[in-house]
Amino acid sequence: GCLALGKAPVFAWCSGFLVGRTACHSRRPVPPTPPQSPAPFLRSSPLHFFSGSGTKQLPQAIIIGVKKGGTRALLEFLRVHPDVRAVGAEPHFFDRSYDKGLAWYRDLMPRTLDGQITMEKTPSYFVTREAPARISAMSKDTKLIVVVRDPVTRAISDYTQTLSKRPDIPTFESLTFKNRSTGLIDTSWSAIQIGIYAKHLEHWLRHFPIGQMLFVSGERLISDPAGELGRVQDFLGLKRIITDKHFYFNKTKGFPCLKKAEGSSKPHCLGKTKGRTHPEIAQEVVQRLREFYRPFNLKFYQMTGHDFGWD
Ligand SMILES: Nc1ncnc2c1ncn2[C@@H]1O[C@H](COP(=O)(O)OS(=O)(=O)O)[C@@H](OP(=O)(O)O)[C@H]1O
Repeated sequence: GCLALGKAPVFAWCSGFLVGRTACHSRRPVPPTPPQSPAPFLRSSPLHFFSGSGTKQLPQAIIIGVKKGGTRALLEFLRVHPDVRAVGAEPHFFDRSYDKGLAWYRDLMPRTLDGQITMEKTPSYFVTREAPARISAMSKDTKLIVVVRDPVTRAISDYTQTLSKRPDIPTFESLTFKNRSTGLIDTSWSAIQIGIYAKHLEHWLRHFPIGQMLFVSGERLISDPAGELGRVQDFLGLKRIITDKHFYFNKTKGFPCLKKAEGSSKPHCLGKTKGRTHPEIAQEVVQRLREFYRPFNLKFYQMTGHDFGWD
């Protein structure tokens, strides 16, 4: 993912100054983060005033998946909202760094003022067995967002990403099948496994009510970003500030882009690693995969009460 940094807290300093620290509610006690200690040359300069406003909070909402679903686009679009502050890089706390503890995790977060929501995205959480219990232990009120995409194109997208890093890997077809002639699919291949959404969701539903999860259509995030962002803002209890006026369709990129990026006045599309050209996959292989996913997709539609239209 990209390493964009958090918002400059410039717009918010006055309310932070007046309101003071945000209360930390319904969470396990974590020692408070001490105010930022500015570099010596900044002390007593006007910049000092700006640099330390707000406090770091554990995230109230997390984009937990899915890998290649459109998670970066969703987070970049949400950051346009003045009441959303997000970590740029993927923290991977609940899968890779859990032993570092919640204080470490919170220290990664940007400073926020009262009423602002702290967010992060790490798409691998959705398929991490320990993640639901761990996030629930942080706060059972955490709102969870999952960007889902047709599992077949998701698998091809995943493969395309690996291929871009390691051009010598076997073909998509040969990785898909355990046995090409019987058409037996290798469900242990992560590119296939991740797309069995219903199975992964079952684990989350042991720890969270379905109403605390929002499922965003990766396809609609491309065809109607403002519509999906409307649902997300409602879910997060935010005023609908991000609307169709914020987007334009960039024909060269082939994707919706922001007219103005967060903290800038210039148009902004996602980088080259988002929207890669996929290799051509034989139709029979795609068909076999569609068949494979169909029952899991139908189960997923049933569980979420939402037909994503992949079948
Ligand atoms: N607006 C916009 N611009 C560019 N790309 C967009 C956009 N909206 C969604 N997408 C789709 O996002 C896919 C990458 O998903 P993620 O960001 O979740 O990938 S990752 O898991 O963080 O690597 C990426 O997948 P690929 O097309 O396979 O590269 C895109 O299809």
